Amino acid sequence: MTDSFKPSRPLPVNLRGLILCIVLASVLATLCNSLVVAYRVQRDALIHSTLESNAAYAAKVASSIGEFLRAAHNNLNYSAKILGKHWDDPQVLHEEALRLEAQDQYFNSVEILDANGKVLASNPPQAQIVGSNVPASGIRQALQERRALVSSTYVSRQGNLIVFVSEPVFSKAGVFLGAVVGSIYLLDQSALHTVISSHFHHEGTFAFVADSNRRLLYHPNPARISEVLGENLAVDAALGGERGSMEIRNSEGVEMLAGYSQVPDSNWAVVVQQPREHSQATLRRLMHDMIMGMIPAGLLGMVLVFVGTTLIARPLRLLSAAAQQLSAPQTTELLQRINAWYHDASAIRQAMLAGVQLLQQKLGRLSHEAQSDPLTGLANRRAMEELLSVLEQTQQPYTVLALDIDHFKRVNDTFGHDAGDVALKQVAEILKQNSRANDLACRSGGEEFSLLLPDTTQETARAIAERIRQSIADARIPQVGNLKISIGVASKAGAPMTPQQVLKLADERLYRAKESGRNRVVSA
Ligand SMILES: Nc1nc2c(ncn2[C@@H]2O[C@H](COP(=O)(O)OP(=O)(O)OP(=O)(O)O)[C@@H](O)[C@H]2O)c(=O)[nH]1
Repeated sequence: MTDSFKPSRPLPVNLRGLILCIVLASVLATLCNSLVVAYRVQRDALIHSTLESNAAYAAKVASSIGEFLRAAHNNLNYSAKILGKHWDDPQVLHEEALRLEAQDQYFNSVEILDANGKVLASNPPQAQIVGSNVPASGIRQALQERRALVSSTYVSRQGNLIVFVSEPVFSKAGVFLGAVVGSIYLLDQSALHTVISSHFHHEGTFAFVADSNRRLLYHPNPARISEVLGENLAVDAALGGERGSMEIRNSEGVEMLAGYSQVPDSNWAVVVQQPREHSQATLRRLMHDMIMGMIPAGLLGMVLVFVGTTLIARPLRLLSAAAQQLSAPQTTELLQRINAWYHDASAIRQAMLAGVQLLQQKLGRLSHEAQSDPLTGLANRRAMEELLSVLEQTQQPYTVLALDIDHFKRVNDTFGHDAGDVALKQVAEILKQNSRANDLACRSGGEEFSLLLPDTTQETARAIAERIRQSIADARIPQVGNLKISIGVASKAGAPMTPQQVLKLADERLYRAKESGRNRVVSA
C-alpha cells in the first residue's frame, strides 16, 4: 500500500456550533421556502379574486345602466302612447315634454318631433328650436329607424356630449307620427351620471364607460369624458359582447386588473379596473403581518434549539475532554460522573470506560515490567531508585542492605548457568520472605541484591541482615547445595546523606564483609 493515512483537518467548530448552524440553516431554508410559496399563493389568490370582483362589479354597473336605459325607454314609451292619441293637441305635447323632463329626471331635456324632424315641443322650453328641424344625427336615426333606440354619442353645438334615448310615436291606426326624444348630457350632472358614479370606489378601483366608438361616456376624471380611447383589450372584448376579466396594460403603461361587461340594449362597454400594484401593496402588508406574527414563535424556537443543542453537546464535550487524558488515573471516575443521558453518548462512555480500563491495565503491566527483574520477579535497580527518591522527598529514615552471593562464579562454573539461575531465584525467595510489606527487595545486578527498609534503624536492619544471611546459609539449594552471602548495612537515620551516598556506604561495607572473609554482615 503506497497511500499513507492522513487525518483530515477538523473544522474549527464544536458540536453545538455545528448543530446550531445546521438547525438554523434548515429553519431559515424552510422559512424562506414557506414565505415564497405563501407569497406566490396569496398573490395569485389576490389577483384572481380582484379580477373576479372587478368582473362582477363591471357586470353590476352594466346592468344598472341597462336598467336605467330600460326605465327611460318605458317612460318615453308611455308618453308615446299618450302622444299618439293627442298628436294634434299642442297643449298635451307641451305637458308631456314638461312631465318627462321633470318627473324622474332621467333626461336633461326632452323634445317631441314630427316625422320630418320638426320640433313640436321641448322642455326646457327652447323657443328657437321649436318649429325648427333639429339636425342631430342621433335624432335623424330615430326618425329613420322608427324604433326605440339609444343613439351614438353626439357633441352638440354648445360642446355638450349628448346621448339620445328615443321612442317612436304612432297613431292609433299605426301611422308613424314622429318621435319623443330624451337627451342625456354626459358632461353635466345627470341621472345616468349618478347611476354610474354612485357605485363603490375603493383601493384604486374605478369604472369607466365607453360607447361603441370607444368614446368615454363616463370616467372618474371628468376631463377625460368624451376622449376617444386607443387600443384597449377589455373595451374591445366588452364591445364584442363578452363579459369577464383580464390583465391589461393601460395607455400609460400601468398594469391593470380589469373586469368588463357590455351594457344590455346599447353597445356600450363598462370596464372596472384596479392597478396591479394595489394588490401587491395588500400582499406586502399581508406578508409583513405574517413575518411579524412568526417572530415570537421563531425566537422561542431559537431558545429551545439553543438549550437542546447545549444539552446534547454537553456529554459529548465532557467525553471529548476525558479522551484527552485516558491514561490519567482519575479518568475512570471522571467518565462515571458524566451524565450521558441519551443512547449514543451512553454507548460512547461505555466504550471509553472499557478502553480506559484496558489502557490502564496495559500501562500497569508495562510499568511493572519496566521496574522488575525478569529472572527473580524482584524489583530492579530503577524501582529502588524511585522509592529512594520518594523517601528522600518525604524525609523518611531508611536503611539499605547490599547483598552479594559468595563465590557465585564457582556455582556457575561447577553446576552450570541454569543451576546458577535457580540459586538466584532461591535467594530472591528468601529475601521476599524476610521482607515486610513496605520493604523493597531488588536484584541490583548479577548475583547482587539490595533490600530497602523504610523506617528501620541500623540495629534492626543489622538483625534482619543477620537473619537473611542465616536463612541463606541454612537453605538447601537444588543442585547447588549450600550458599553463603555477604551483607553491607548503611542507614540514613538523621544523617545528612543523599540516597547515592547511602548506597555507596552499603557497598563499601559489603566490600569489607567480603574482604574480611565473606558470609558475614558489616554494619559499621
Ligand atoms: N547463573 C547466573 N549467573 C550470573 C548471572 N549474573 C551474573 N552471574 C555470574 O555471577 C558471577 C559473579 O562472579 P564474581 O563477580 O567473580 O564474583 P563471585 O564469584 O561471586 O566472587 P565473590 O563475589 O568475590 O565472592 C559470574 O560468574 C557471573 O557470570 C545470572 O543472571 N545467572
